[in-house]
Amino acid sequence: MSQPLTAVSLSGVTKDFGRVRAVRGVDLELQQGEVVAFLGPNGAGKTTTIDMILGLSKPTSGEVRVLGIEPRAAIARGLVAAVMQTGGLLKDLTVRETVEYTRSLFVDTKPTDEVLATAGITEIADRKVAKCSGGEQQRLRFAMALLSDPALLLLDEPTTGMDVEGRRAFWQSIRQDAKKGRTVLFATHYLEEADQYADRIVLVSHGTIVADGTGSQIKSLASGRVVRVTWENADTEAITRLGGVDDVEVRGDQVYIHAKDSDTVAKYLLTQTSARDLEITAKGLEDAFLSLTGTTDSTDSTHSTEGAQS
Ligand SMILES: Nc1ncnc2c1ncn2[C@@H]1O[C@H](COP(=O)(O)OP(=O)(O)OP(=O)(O)O)[C@@H](O)[C@H]1O
Repeated sequence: MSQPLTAVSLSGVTKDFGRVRAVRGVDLELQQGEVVAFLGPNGAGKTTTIDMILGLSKPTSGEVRVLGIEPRAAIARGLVAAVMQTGGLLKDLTVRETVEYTRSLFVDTKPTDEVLATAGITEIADRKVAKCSGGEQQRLRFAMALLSDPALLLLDEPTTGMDVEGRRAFWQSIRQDAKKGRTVLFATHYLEEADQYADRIVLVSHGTIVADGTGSQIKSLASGRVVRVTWENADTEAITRLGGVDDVEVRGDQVYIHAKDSDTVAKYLLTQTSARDLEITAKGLEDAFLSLTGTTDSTDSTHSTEGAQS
């Protein structure tokens, strides 16, 4: 089989807004046909990164390439399309008129009926945009993005406002196109959505990538337990050397050890160290997300996410 082509490449990308560093040295490569979730909390830098891939803004430093060329050149060639959260719709046009109008701006496009069908909005084609629900408007944006049959599709929280059935149909259609080689990068806050629909999850927090792997790799970070002990002058290095330890956090005299094999950790702590008052709790997916994206209140912590790096 031939080597997959690189659809998106970011190297050493940073973006500053005045004194705010929104993106801090991101290196990322997406291969053609991958469906990748860009997962992170509010303000993580997802939209800023997508804007740079779309050529809407330039990195402060580093380089962005789309299918081997400058983002703006890739857009000009109709290779890239996006579904953003807001804007871009004229309320007085019908759904069909909106697609027809957008179509008139391109040289080579898919037929209107085909994109309406793929986006699941054939039945509301004659409805005015103003009368469409938020989820229906998102589907209309999706239909417009499909017109140029883009090699790369960028989606910023695409299913906002869609009901369960709408989401399912939307993702089914995305997955079908990915099989034909389309690369999809979507930003989301939802771990479940990322896990269910992406081949790969890139977890971002405070402008950096904190984990990058398949859903099951990311979930394996969450599959372990947390061992908490009271331990003055903790020797965290020794703990990190034990097998299966993902993360060690120190908060004053409390030490939290995130580990796959909590029995070994507990045995070691109680027999080889002065740690006491030991407690073991199971860690959920949501907890893993929060601890990896640094949205817990741990101020004095060390993180290690090597387990999820691909
Ligand atoms: N035009 C701007 N001027 C100043 N600061 C900005 C600008 N755009 C983004 N930021 C800041 O950059 C950081 C990253 O924002 P960004 O919108 O990329 O995050 P996000 O991950 O997309 O968040 P959300 O999930 O809320 O959409 C935030 O701290 C934000 O306040």
